[in-house]
Amino acid sequence: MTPQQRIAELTERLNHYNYQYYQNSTSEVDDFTFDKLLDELTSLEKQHPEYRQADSPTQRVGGTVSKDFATVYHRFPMLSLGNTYSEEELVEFDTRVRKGLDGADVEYICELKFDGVALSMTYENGVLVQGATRGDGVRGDDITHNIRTIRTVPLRIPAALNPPALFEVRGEGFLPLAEFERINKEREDIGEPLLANPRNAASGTFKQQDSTAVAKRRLDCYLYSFLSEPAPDGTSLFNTHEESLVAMKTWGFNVSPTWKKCADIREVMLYINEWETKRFDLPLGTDGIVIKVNRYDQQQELGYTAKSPRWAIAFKYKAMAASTTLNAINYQVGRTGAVTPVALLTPVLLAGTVVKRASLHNANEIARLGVMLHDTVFIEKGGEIIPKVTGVDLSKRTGQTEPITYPTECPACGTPLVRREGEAHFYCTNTNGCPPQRQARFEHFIQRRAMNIESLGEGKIQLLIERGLVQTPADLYDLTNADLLGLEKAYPADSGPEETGKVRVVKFGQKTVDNILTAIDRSKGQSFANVLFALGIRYVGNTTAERLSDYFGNIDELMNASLEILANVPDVGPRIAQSLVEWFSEADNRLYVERLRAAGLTMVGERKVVEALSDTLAGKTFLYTGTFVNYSREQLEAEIAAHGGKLLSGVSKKLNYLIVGENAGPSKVSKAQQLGVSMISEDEFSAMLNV
Ligand SMILES: NC(=O)c1ccc[n+]([C@@H]2O[C@H](COP(=O)([O-])OP(=O)(O)OC[C@H]3O[C@@H](n4cnc5c(N)ncnc54)[C@H](O)[C@@H]3O)[C@@H](O)[C@H]2O)c1
Ligand SMILES: [Zn+2]
Repeated sequence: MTPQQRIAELTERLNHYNYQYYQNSTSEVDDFTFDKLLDELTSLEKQHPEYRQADSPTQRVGGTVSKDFATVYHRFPMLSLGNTYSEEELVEFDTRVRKGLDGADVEYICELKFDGVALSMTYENGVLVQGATRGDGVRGDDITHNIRTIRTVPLRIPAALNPPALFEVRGEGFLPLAEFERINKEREDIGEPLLANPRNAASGTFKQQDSTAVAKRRLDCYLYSFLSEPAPDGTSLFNTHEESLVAMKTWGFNVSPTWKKCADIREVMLYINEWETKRFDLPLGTDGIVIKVNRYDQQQELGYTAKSPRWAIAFKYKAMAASTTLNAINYQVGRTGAVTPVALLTPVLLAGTVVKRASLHNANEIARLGVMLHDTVFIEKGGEIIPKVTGVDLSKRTGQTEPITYPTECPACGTPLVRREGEAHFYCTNTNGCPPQRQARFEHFIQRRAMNIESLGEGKIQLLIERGLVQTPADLYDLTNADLLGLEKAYPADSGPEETGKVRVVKFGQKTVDNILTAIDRSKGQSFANVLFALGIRYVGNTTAERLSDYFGNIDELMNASLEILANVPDVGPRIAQSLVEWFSEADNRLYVERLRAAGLTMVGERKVVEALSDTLAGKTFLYTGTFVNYSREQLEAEIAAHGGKLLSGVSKKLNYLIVGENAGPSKVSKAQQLGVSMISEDEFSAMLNV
């Protein structure tokens, strides 16, 4: 292949990866591979500048704007960062910087490189007026309504703190790891495909049209940059990046406390070493360090390339990898019957923890990796908590390896596995008789958001099932004190899904039994939506259960609804409708519902007759104080309710917004200030309804 052809090929390929990454929030290759290809293109273009294409990814920021959102122009371009994986190149960067400054001393600020989505937020007179994505660096998508759902982004900065009249801050919007795991656990529970990693999940979330859905995922944002026009006399508010970080913090922005000022590149190296494994203790994924020249005048002197500042660079850590032996595969059966292969490994140290298991996803992944039993495999820890198998060390393959034969029958109950059209997983269809499915159905049923009987934990359920006291969750309602009192069993170490290394004793003393029986009895007061969720119908999560309850108002109308009617319910598409129809068409399931009804569970809900105007405010809580120009108090309350918001009776941590009018109550305002509750004017409230 000629250099010209290779340049053309790399340009096309990298532009395609960029498109997938920024527009579709998916990664077809890992970042390291992407960066190597980009490096290759950069050096080829250097040797043959005449072949460089007009749309070369070396010259432009990777993203674009999308037609689903209004386009906004950035006051200051939003650039990318040069990056490196090697310490030598970092030293070269330092040399370049000092040369560019005629040998002056340079202080650096080191920050973690947060793995999420770049966001820009503009404030006018202390009020958040615009939030945007980076887009192509010049223009981005206006996602103000989505950014407003981030609780740690202040909607207004109190005037007492004296923010400049007009300024912009930038930061990384991200999905905290715990939130990512929570969402995936929920998705697994109801049989939705899992989100691939926190970065792509955050990117996909910010691109959603419906900010109610966005609000349900608790996104967060770390701020790392401040921009404003210089004053007429040419002076700027701050002299250093450090000063701006401190000021943003005092204005109420979320600035990660992990940054550090370094006197020279040697101190930068120490910072890099310090965070190599410590970063895994942070609440979010990070993929490196960003090193920035501290002084603004020096930044200005160094300037920018078309794509990135010359005064900053990203040092990226290679993904933490280790190699070890794959000893066996454990096939786990989930609540929906999906079979997931888990690699059992010879324990190995990776990023500070001992790893014994790694995820293999599904049969396709095993085939793609070409992995065999007893192979030496590479495992990696990326932005997720559970490491994954990423490849096979073929140089270590011996005559001992054996092909992996994916089971054709359920490892737990022997039922033949099936794979449905378009699905990656194999399923055990013995929904009611398969032990792990049964156990998982109980665990789903007792969840706080279902029947809320959490005093009955995993181990206790296992014992009740083993002793034949319960077969289905409906049997819980027949349990008596005599059935439970004194039950006891010691389980050997490592018998559960978690390897605690401890012997687990499950014991039903009188107090435990009292708690359980009380919780079971109290569960009869859970709402119809909770009951619907507890049934464990595939794809019917909490929100869907609430929509169904609002729409049908009772179990009988729901059970007898046709596919067409179901598919028309707000937020219920054809796939969920199909799943509901299938579930209710099974005699066992109808019997199960009848037993729950007989036990006294709530089978009617409050049908929402009045059509809500929108759900723009769903998940948000409000309180108002003072008087208003455009609303009476009653009108304000009606607006909040009609758009799905909730009115609280006092200022507390649960309050999201205090609407402040004329003659506002000083105690409410100061309490809101103390608790960091956002305060908005009636105009800002009106603006929230019109997004
Ligand atoms: N795997 C793929 O298919 C694929 C495709 C495209 C891009 N990528 C990855 O994305 C990178 C290019 O993306 P990029 O142009 O956004 O560059 P980048 O992500 O390497 O660096 C710039 C970005 O870093 C972020 N950042 C995080 N913490 C920061 C901090 N403390 N200070 C300043 N910025 C911070 C900002 O969002 C900023 O826009 C590539 O190097 C590649 O690894 C991967
Ligand atoms: Zn089974």
